[in-house]
Amino acid sequence: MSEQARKTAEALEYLTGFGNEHSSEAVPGALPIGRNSPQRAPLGLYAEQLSGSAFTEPRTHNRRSWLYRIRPSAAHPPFTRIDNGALRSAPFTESVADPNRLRWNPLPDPAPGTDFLAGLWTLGGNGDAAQRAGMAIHLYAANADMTDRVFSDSDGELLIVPERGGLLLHTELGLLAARPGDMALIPRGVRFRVELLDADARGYICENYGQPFELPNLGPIGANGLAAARDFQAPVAAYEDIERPTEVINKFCGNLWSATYDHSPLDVVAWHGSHVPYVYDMRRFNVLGSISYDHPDPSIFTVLTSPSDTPGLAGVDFVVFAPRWLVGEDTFRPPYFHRNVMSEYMGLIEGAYDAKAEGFVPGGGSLHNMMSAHGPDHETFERASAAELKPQKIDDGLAFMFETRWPITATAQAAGADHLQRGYDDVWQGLQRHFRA
Ligand SMILES: O=C(O)Cc1cc(O)ccc1O
Ligand SMILES: [Fe+2]
Repeated sequence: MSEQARKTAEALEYLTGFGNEHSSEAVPGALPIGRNSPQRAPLGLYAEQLSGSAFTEPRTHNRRSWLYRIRPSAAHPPFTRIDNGALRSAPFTESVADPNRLRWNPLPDPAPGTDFLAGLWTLGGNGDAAQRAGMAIHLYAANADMTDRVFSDSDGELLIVPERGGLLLHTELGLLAARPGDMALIPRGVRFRVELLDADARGYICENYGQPFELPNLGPIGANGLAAARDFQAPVAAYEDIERPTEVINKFCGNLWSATYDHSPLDVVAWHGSHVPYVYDMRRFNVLGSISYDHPDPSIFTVLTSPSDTPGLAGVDFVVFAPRWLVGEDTFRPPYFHRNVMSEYMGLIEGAYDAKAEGFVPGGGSLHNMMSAHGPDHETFERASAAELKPQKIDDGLAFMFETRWPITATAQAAGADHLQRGYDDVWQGLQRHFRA
């Protein structure tokens, strides 16, 4: 964490738009015009294509970026296995999937000197990283910058949700700042290192092994609403010209591998393409809801979705519960009691969540797996059943959900954690019978 990092973050410029074909050069003339791979790239740079989709995928799903860099990524010694720390990957076989409702307090504070990568701790997930299907949920807690080391994830893209402290993400394509209230996305394979903007940082990560996240279709909602494409911000090219040993750590099929380059691989002077990192301010989400009666399903709060091969059935959705008005008449307004074929992991960025009076805290999380019965806790049910139904602003919190088509298996460390709340079931105790025939 440095004053310099904070100043840099304040002054960042971005390119805007989701899924765009962007282009950017940190040095004028670095980007070839009219072709990707001239016989000699401008300024003595090396041209390199980074593909996020098969070459042959339809244009709507095709993703690649051309990078113009000081050294080609290929110039590196062999990668060797290093310890995975608290990172785990799918398939999750060390424990069994649990139908119980689970809830955790925040991670304990990490030891001094823990950077973003060392501070990753896997809660659980599903699918199979090597099959490029499913997802993992990681938490991070860090109090040090990543110096002379960068990370890349071959297994999937990383959707990062800061809960405490800002992050300055130095990526191959440039810099992004992500603070609580923002979400950032690092595409599969893009190298990055994390500098902290505050003394410590904490948050959530959805590692998506499947199809890259995209904006949901809007159907009858129309041409506008939910997250606007133009609010997604990609970096402008920025490069490091550092001739110093730099450790490149790669997550590959569930394991961490390391190779030491003799230079910083964040040396991309210009780039163009669609496989790009981005940041999105969740407070810009245009929340839609019922203006007559009933509590709509939370799919209307979908920011991004990773489709599966079945239309409408997401590998994973990223859903945000942002400030909004509730006006439903003759309506039980908080989330209803339900059992869902999809599996729901929820986290809280700030404040409170309208289905839980207490116990669901910022930095904590809950897991309501496939078909598990959940909904308002006892206190919330009693309060909302008796509340006067005047227009009500929910503006004291920001929660989110990773919702996935496959059950989530908690890791052994999550299932046995000291910060797992034993007795979570009790929040639904005391719900009286009111039936009178
Ligand atoms: O369980 C939850 O709190 C998430 C959720 C919210 C909502 O408004 C409706 C359904 C649902 O699963
Ligand atoms: Fe739910």
